[in-house]
Amino acid sequence: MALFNELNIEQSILRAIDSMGFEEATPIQEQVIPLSKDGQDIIGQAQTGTGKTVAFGIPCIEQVTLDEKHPQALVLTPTRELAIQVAEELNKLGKFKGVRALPIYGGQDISRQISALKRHPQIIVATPGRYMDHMRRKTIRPEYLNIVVLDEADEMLSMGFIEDIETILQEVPKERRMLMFSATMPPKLKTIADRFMRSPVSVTVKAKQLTVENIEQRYIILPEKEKFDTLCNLLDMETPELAIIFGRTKRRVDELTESLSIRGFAVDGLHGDLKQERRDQVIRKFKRGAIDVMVATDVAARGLDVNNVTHVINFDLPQDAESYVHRIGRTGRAGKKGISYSFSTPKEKDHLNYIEQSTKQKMKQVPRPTYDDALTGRHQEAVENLTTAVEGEKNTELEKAAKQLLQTYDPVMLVSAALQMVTKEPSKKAVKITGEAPVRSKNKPKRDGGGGPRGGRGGGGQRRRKERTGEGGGYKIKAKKRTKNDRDGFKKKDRDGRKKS
Ligand SMILES: Nc1ncnc2c1ncn2[C@@H]1O[C@H](COP(=O)(O)OP(=O)(O)OP(=O)(O)O)[C@@H](O)[C@H]1O
Ligand SMILES: [Mg+2]
Repeated sequence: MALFNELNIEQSILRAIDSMGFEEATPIQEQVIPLSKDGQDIIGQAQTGTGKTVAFGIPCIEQVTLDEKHPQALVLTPTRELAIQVAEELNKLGKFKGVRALPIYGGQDISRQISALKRHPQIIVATPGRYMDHMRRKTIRPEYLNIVVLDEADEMLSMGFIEDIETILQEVPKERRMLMFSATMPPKLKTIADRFMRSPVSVTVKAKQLTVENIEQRYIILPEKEKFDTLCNLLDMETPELAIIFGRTKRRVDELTESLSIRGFAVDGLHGDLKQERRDQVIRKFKRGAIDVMVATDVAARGLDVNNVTHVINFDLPQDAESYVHRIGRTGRAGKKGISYSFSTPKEKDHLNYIEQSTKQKMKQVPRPTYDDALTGRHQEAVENLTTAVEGEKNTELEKAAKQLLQTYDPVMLVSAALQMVTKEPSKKAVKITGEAPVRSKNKPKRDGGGGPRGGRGGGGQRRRKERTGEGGGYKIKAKKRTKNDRDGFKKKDRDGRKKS
C-alpha cells in the first residue's frame, strides 16, 4: 500500500491531501495516479466508495497551469448532485495550488454560471446537457482543455447522454488526455473509448464480489402492505446515524417522505422532479445531519458520498443488480462499516436471487422487526440520551431535587421512571401508501452455466436526459477477482464527527 508522498505528487497537492486527513492511497489511486503522470489514457473501475474522485482529481489538478485563463480540465458527471460534490472534492485538493473547480449543471440560473465562468475556474465539472449549452453559447471554450474525465460513464450512457458526450469530445483538442470511470463497459461505451481515447489502459481493482465487503447485506421477506410499518420499526430498532431509503418511483418517494414525517422522523425526499434548489437543500440538510433519513429514487444511487451513512434501505427492490450495487454503495465507504436492508415481497424472491447471484455476495435473511423491537430501540436511545446528559454539564439546581427524590424512592425505580419519560414511543399514526406491483424480473436466476444476468428493460422507452428510476441497462455484469482487503486502502487520521443540529 503506497503512501501519497511516494507517488511523486506535487507538493501543494500533498499538503491538501494531508489537510483532508488521508495518509494512504487506495488501490485505484495508487494505480491511476502514476499511470496518468506518464500521460496514459485510462479506463478505471473499482468498487463503490474507494476514492475514484481523488484518483482522477489529482491528475486534473496537476494538469493545470495557473497562468492560463481558460478551463483546462473537464469532468463530466451524470447528475447535478454529483457535479457539485466532485467540484467540492477538487476544490479541496486544489486549495493550496490555487486551482478552482466550478460545477455547471442544469436547473441552475445560467447567467449566474456565466458570471462564475468569467472568474476563470481552471476546472469545469459539468452534466453533459448544460455543458453543451455553454459550448454553444461559447461561454466555455473547449480549445484549451488538456484533460477530460468521464465519471460514471455507463450511467451517462443509460441516461441517454451518449450523443452529447460525442459532440463534446469532438470539440476537445486531439492532444488532450482522457480518463473514463465506469462500472461496466457496454458496447456503446467501448465505441467511445475506441474513438476518442489513445490506447487506453484498463485499471481494474480486483475484487471477488461487486459489492464492498464491509457492507452487511440483509433482506426481509414481507407483503407489500406491511412494508411501511416494518420500515418504521426498522428505523426505530436500528437508530441509524444517517439512512438513505430507496423507493422505485417519484410518487413513492413523496409518499414515503410525507408518511415518515407524520410518524415523527426527521426526513426529506430527493428525486428528479424537484426544483434544483430544493434538491441542493435536501442534500445539504442530510450532510449536516439536520435530517437523518433521506428518501430517494435512483437519482441518488450513483457516486453520492455522504459521510456517516450507516444504513441503506431498499424499500423497493431495484430493477437490476447494477443499481443494487450502487445503491448499497452509499454506505460502507472509505473503509467504514455499513448495513443494507432490502425489502422483498414473496413474489420478488426470484429477483432477489438474481441480484444475489449477480453480485456474488450472499445476503442474510432477517426477521421482520416488530413494534416491540422498535420500542426496545427507542428505550436504548433514551438510555444513550440519558448517559450523554449525565456525562455532560451538571445542573446543580436539579441535583437538589434529585437528592430529595432519592431519599424517598428506590434509585432503580427512579431512573426507570425517568427513562420512561424520555422515551419517545414509536408513533402508530395512520398514513397512506399506494401499493406497488412487484418488480417483474426479466432477469431469471442463472441456471447452470448459461448466459449471465441481463438487465431487463422492456419496450426500449425514451430515456434521453431522463432521471433514472431504476430501469436496468441490457448489459452483463462481470465478476471480478478480489485480492486484498479493501480496508487496507484507507488509513485516515481523524474524520471530523458531525453533530445533529
Ligand atoms: N486515500 C484515501 N483515504 C481515506 N479516505 C479517502 C481516500 N480517498 C478518498 N477518500 C474518501 O473516501 C470517500 C469515497 O470516495 P469517492 O466518492 O471518490 O468514491 P468512489 O470510488 O467515487 O465511489 P462511487 O463508486 O460510489 O462513486 C470520500 O469521502 C473521499 O473523501
Ligand atoms: Mg464516484
